[in-house]
Amino acid sequence: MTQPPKPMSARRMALRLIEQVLEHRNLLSEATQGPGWQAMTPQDRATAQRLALEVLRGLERADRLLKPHLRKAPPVFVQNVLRLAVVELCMGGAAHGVVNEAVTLVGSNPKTRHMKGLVNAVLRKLVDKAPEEWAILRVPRLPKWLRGPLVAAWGGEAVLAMEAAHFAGAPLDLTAKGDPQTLAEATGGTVLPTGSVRLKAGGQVSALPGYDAGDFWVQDAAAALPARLLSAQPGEAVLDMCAAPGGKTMQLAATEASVTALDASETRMGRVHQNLARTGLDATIVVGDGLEHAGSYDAILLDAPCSATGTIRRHPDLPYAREGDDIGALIALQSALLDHAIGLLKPNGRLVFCTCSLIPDEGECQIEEALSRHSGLKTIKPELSGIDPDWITEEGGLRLRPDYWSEQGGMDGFYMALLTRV
Ligand SMILES: C[S@@+](CC[C@H](N)C(=O)[O-])C[C@H]1O[C@@H](n2cnc3c(N)ncnc32)[C@H](O)[C@@H]1O
Repeated sequence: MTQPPKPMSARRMALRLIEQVLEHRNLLSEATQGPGWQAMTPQDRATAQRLALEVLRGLERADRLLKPHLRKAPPVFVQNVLRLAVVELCMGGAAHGVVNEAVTLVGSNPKTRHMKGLVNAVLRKLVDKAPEEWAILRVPRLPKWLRGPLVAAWGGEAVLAMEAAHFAGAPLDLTAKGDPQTLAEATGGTVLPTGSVRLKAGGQVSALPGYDAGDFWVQDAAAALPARLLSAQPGEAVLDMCAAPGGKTMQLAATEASVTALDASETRMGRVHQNLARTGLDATIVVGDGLEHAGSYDAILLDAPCSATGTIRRHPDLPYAREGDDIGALIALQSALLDHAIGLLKPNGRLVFCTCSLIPDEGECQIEEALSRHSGLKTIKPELSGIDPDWITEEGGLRLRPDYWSEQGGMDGFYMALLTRV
């Protein structure tokens, strides 16, 4: 009988993930699929993911530290081994272990074995000074395809603040099924002004008290606001039009509204099933195209597919894996879904349109244009506890940015607007 292949080590997997993102333009969520990933222990998977995230967040700094020591760019695998080692050294990794691991990794690949000496020499030069130099290098910048439009929209200073928030990463936010204060006490978190529970340390979510009982779900504080803005009432007919993986469906279902959760992706809908089962919440699940959905609803949540540029704190792979060439098609889909959703509203019904994007074309502009396309459509001023009045936009929406709440650990970038048709 042939033995199954030995699971990959966490560092080797981290290198594979980094290469998938930088060379093959896959998102980490796409790269962490397949038998190799599944064969690893949960602990090794978590380590590999953490290392890959740290390297992608600090890539610019790692490259700046390495540049003076490399006369020409080494092969991709060697370059990524060096990047990983530099990031580990600068995050406080023990020098001896980090350098040995890097040399072993390069030595175990027949194509790069001859570069063991180079890797050893470069890292030995960096061991002492790199952590100090790392700390004074500039905050890594976004790639041009995204930086340009963001500077045009928000100004250079705001973009620098966003980049600092991206580099800082994100805490773990939970939405409580019941009372947030009780959940905060059970998990050692704090209740944020908007009602989410924030935990400083990450760690294994499924090991937190109340996970199996379905007392909470992971959801960024900003992502929790669209469903709060819709304020579904018990017994109302509510449509969650782009529902998967279901964070907002669970919020809506917890209000005892009668919720229909719709999504075009059958695979992603599997996550909605699992989430509802764990939390003991109820919704009617429909797999289908929102543009073809028929019905009549008191309230609709349209969390439209978008560039996801508001989530870079958690997904530093995104600016490298994407180049913005799909944004035009996303904008067209968002406005088509918005027009269709407006047609599914009962008279005086409510609709929340939202996207986790920092690009105004996917937010403010969508609402401005919808208001001019549909007579009788108007925005309702967002009234939510914990939001700053300065975040309310001219057309009556709510703009959230990663650099807001910086002392409390930030929030994802989001845009949302509450609409009604009179
Ligand atoms: C931003 S995600 C939704 C996140 C979700 N609301 C949550 O809070 O967990 C956007 C979703 O839109 C879905 N989608 C894309 N095109 C769609 C369409 N034409 N009709 C319905 N769903 C669509 C995608 O499959 C994806 O799950």
